[in-house]
Amino acid sequence: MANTIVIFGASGDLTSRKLIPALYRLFQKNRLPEGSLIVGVSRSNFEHQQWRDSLRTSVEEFANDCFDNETWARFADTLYYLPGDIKNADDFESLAEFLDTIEPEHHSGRLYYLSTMPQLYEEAIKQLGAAGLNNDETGFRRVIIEKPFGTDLKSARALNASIHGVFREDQIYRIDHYLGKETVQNIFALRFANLIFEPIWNRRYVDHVQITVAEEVVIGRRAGYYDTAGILRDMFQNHLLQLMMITAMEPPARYDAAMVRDEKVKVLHSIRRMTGGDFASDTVRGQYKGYLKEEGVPANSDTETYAVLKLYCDNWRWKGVPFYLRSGKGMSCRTTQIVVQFKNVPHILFGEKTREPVGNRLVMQVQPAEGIQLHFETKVPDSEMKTRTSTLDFSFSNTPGGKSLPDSYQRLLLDALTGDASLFARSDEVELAWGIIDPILAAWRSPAAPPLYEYETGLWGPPESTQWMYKQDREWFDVCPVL
Ligand SMILES: NC(=O)C1=CN([C@@H]2O[C@H](COP(=O)(O)OP(=O)(O)OC[C@H]3O[C@@H](n4cnc5c(N)ncnc54)[C@H](OP(=O)(O)O)[C@@H]3O)[C@@H](O)[C@H]2O)C=CC1
Ligand SMILES: O=C1O[C@H](COP(=O)(O)O)[C@@H](O)[C@H](O)[C@H]1O
Repeated sequence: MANTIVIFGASGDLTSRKLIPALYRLFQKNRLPEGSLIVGVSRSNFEHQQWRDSLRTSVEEFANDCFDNETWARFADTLYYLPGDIKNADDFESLAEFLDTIEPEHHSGRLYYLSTMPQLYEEAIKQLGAAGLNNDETGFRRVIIEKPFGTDLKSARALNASIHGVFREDQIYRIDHYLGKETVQNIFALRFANLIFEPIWNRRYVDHVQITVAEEVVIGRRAGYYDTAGILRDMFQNHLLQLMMITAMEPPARYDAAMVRDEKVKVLHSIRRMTGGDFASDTVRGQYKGYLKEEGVPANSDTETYAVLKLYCDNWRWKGVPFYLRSGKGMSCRTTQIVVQFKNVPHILFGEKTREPVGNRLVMQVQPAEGIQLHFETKVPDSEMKTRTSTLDFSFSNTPGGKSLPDSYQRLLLDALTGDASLFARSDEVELAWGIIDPILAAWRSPAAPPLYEYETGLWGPPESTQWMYKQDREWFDVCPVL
């Protein structure tokens, strides 16, 4: 049955670059329920047609591989725009009336997307409640909330409390676009649709895990946001911890929102909180050279653009296995990858005694080279028993239908419309994640903060980070994917 998607922040960047192109693609694939409507709300004074025209340009640019005039014309007919200020109660009354006039009688529900500044989330929720727009007697009423969800544990708790005053938890969809990435979901398939990996997915066989989200880009014109956030808030509290949860979680009994999130939350509970000397020994901080010259960055800023956290899960499966979480801007290339490094064989039979096998390693490439590689030792042909590392390589682009993987927002919008919250963060998940990050942020802002290393852009972060790994007899998997 038809439904309505109301986007607050209709004139903004996310709406034009991601949300509308994703909705257009879903529409083109006939995945949106027949008769669905999209209503944009923001303060800018557009007419419906002006908004449609501005979005056409975005869709031509951001869905250029599938744009066609005929589909666009049909899609554009579903788009409406209503000028409105989130701070103005009357505008929510007008919205309620407007929705009643455009929606057909048998309408299944409404999805509100808060694609606006985080400072406005609470106000928007409050106003939705005051106008009765949360009332789900005649159809579902759900709300998608963009990141960042709070700036620390205290603010995240306050935000949760105020949203819960208006919407039930099952109506709330906190987005983390990494969970919408097809290759992140493929980790579930790899782990839980196969028998061969699970038996060795534990402390007996795994030496350590590296989770890297490297970005080639620098902060661009986002100093206003970025300099107050820094990389721990921007990337670790959400995306990196999500990747860690999916890698470390136990198999859920069923693949549904409650069970998947229960298992993820158990991982967060088991992550050892850093204290005392851990902040110096188990973290690395960096800032790229030139950051202080970026427009809008204070000359003395000590905001991190690179970080490493060494985390442990204190549970039976993972006790003693370090999870290295690393992210940086201005890195050598764009790559998101999870490397599960297995232990060495207990006794070396082949090759030079000094050369330990680099060992067995599973590399899950999340982006942009979406695929999985298994590294293992094979005999060097026509040698005495010498070995070298070979690779079994699976790439999504080589599989039927794998050429163009859907963008995260397609998947997440569709899931929210169908009421599947498995790939959205629950309130306890968000709060627990802040509970892990907050003490590190506090230590990094204290007089005893570990050093902030400068690094050249275009490399793999500070050289000190490489040395830090060597001291642990380990090595970063610094490999740019071949596209
Ligand atoms: N852009 C991106 O790639 C990503 C964005 N996000 C998150 O998504 C959210 C939106 O980001 P982005 O689109 O970049 O932000 P923009 O600054 O581009 O857009 C903000 C939107 O909010 C509207 N707005 C501002 N004040 C009000 C108000 N009082 N009442 C109604 N509307 C208002 C603005 O329109 P107007 O001025 O016309 O009112 C505009 O449409 C943020 O929370 C961001 O953190 C998350 C991941 C990626
Ligand atoms: O949430 C964010 O993610 C992007 C990286 O997302 P990706 O899908 O391109 O990997 C990051 O650049 C941005 O700083 C952060 O806010």
